[in-house]
Amino acid sequence: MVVLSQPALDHYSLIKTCNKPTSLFSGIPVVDLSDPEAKKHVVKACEFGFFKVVNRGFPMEFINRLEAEALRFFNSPQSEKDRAGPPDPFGYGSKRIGPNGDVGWIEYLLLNTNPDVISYKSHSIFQENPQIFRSAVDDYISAVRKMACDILELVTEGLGIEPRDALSRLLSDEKSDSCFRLNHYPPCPELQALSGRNLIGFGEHTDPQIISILRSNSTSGLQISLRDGTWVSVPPDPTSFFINVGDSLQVMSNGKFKSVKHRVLADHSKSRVSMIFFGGPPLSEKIVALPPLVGEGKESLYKEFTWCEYKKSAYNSRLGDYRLGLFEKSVQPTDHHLVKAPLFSKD
Ligand SMILES: C=C1C[C@]23C[C@@]1(O)CC[C@H]2[C@@]12CC[C@H](O)[C@@](C)(C(=O)O1)[C@H]2[C@@H]3C(=O)O
Ligand SMILES: O=C(O)CCC(=O)C(=O)O
Ligand SMILES: [Fe+2]
Repeated sequence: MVVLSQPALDHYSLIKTCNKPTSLFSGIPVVDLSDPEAKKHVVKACEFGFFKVVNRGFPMEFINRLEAEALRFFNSPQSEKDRAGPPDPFGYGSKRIGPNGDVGWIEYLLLNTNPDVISYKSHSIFQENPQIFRSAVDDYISAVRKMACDILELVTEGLGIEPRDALSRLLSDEKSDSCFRLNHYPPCPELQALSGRNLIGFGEHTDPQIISILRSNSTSGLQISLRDGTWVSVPPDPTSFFINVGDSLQVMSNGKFKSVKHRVLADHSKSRVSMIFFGGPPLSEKIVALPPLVGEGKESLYKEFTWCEYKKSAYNSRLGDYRLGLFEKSVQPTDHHLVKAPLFSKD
């Protein structure tokens, strides 16, 4: 990745933080997967929309092997990496995110992971790199998909919804449209001269799928937006995983669970490496609220759509767009929606 001069940096999405350094947030829900009460905690955590899971017993060897291979790839000559790009949407990408003009201080590999097509395995990157990279990706993806399914089963159990695979089947299905991303945010030394300003690595967005499982090295940078719009920094934890409720799960929970906006800021001295599994349903799957979450006589908050329709619409949008907006039902002027304004002020 080239080092950018000040004018070049100005060309990028530089954001101001009002000279208020974002504080490390200590309020992120933590779910201990070895706790017999985990299902109850997972439901609460999904209501918040972003949480950390610990004690999964995920082989550290899978993580270390994949991180080492990813770094070996990202540290290889630019011409070699470019042979695995541009992303269409899969493949190697640098600075450009998605097809609609978003940019960031990032390079990445985006791979699809449908269990039936295994098409990422035939991607040129795995032809030109030793077999060890491909097997590191395989091992990691199998284990992380299993974790995503187990978490979704805790969700259905915690909600008292039958069958318990009502959500997890969407990811274990051989047509599951999931994907996997390796992100590399190189350090940006110029940032030191830009006191009070931050460089966007990955712009603010929500993830469109059902669930995302993120693991990063110990470099901070990930931030989430709280309900009041404040951005807070997520303390990195390389031995744990962070879970994002995706837009699709927000819809399937009829708004009970929240798809939280997040972004990544670049660091001036340390590189950040993250690996994210995005668990998505088969393309033909209808994304509708689970009936027990709609409530007797109530309507779901969203129109009916398939994952294929939502995905298409997502890929026509910019990163920061509010994608679910197009699929919300317009508010009906029923009693239920009327704001009960007090007739008299108390003071
Ligand atoms: C700007 C874009 C990049 C993205 C596709 C999109 O048009 C809008 C959603 C973006 C996102 C965010 C979560 C994942 O990183 C991702 C792979 C996804 O499924 O949706 C990316 C897309 C991408 O990088 O291609
Ligand atoms: O790289 C990260 O830490 C998060 C990136 C992200 O949110 C994404 O790829 O969707
Ligand atoms: Fe994301």
